[in-house]
Amino acid sequence: MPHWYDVTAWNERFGNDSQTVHSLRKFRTRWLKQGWSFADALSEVAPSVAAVLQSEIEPHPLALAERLDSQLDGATKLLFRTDQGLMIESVILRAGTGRTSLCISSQIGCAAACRFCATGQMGIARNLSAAQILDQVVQANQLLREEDRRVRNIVFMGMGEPLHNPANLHEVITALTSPLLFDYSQQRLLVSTVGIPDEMLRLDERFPSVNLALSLHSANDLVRQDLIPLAKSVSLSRLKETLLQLQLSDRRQVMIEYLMLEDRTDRVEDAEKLIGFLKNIHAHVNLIPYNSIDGADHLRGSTQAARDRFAELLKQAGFPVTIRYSLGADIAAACGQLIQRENREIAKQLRANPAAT
Ligand SMILES: C[S@@+](CC[C@H](N)C(=O)[O-])C[C@H]1O[C@@H](n2cnc3c(N)ncnc32)[C@H](O)[C@@H]1O
Ligand code: SF4
Repeated sequence: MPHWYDVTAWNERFGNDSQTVHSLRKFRTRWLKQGWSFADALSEVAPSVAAVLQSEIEPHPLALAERLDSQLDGATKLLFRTDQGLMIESVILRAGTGRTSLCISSQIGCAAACRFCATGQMGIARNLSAAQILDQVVQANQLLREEDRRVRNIVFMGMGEPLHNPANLHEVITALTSPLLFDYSQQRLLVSTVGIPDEMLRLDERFPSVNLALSLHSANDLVRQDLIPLAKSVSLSRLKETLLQLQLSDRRQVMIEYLMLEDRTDRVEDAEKLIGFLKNIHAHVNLIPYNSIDGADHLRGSTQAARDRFAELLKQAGFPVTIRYSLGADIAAACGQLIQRENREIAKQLRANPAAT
């Protein structure tokens, strides 16, 4: 069975004998929906079928290297190692309401190379396979089972640019929303992108209820290009055109992520530019406090007063605004920061010895 997350592959491999189909369903429910370990879930199926599953499915392409639990709030950071030794992160966020979210990675490193982002400064950009992306959900649910919880919302806001890995992203969303596998509704998923217009439209067309967040950070082309090198090839006018083309309903607004950087993105004139950019767009603005990273000493986060003033201007213009408060400040600052140097080193070794890749 080449891909366990491909539902049709199960039918082709095992046929449609009703007893087998029934026990396989039970197995998948235990493993993917209820967070049982692969081995425990296997005990549900007939020994002959279990032997096939065991030999053909690689249940965990990622090794859990470390788990860090915040002492401040309900965040848990999971550090995973890939078979090449590169590291990725996922974060479990437990909200006070009892709802649990999982922030997952789609790449190791990122070609967008944003100046403020540890992942963008790793000096590599590699796609995670669909199985590696899904394994983050599988392993998080296994840990959460001990607490009687299950991941409720999944956000593609960890390392990497999901829309630079579109084929795998689409396979992952298909598996996550399949009633036979994970059974999440599209509304429970959020894809965050730096802004890849054609892929935003393709995603919207194929999965019209998946939530979309655009990391805008500035409504001034020059400032944006300075922060996000990739933005040199995607102008703000192209982004605006794309936002206007998305099939947004009243229930589904695009989330605009906006990083608050002192004297770069947080002035009154920046708020006015943003309000102009968002005209006629059904948007919710999320202001993000900056977590400082290694190698970006020229960037400073905004003061709280500047953030509040910015939020107020947007609210007056009629936009819903939230200020993201950072969970797990004690277990890692910015996403990718804990492993920035380690991955840089391993990537260097892999480049020097391509036979190992
Ligand atoms: C790591 S990115 C991954 C998703 C996608 N590549 C994107 O940029 O939207 C998720 C969010 O984290 C934000 N981010 C990256 N580095 C940050 C930092 N040092 N402080 C605060 N937010 C940061 C990004 O701007 C983005 O909105
Ligand atoms: S913020 Fe997003 S797009 Fe920019 S480098 Fe980081 S992961 Fe890539």
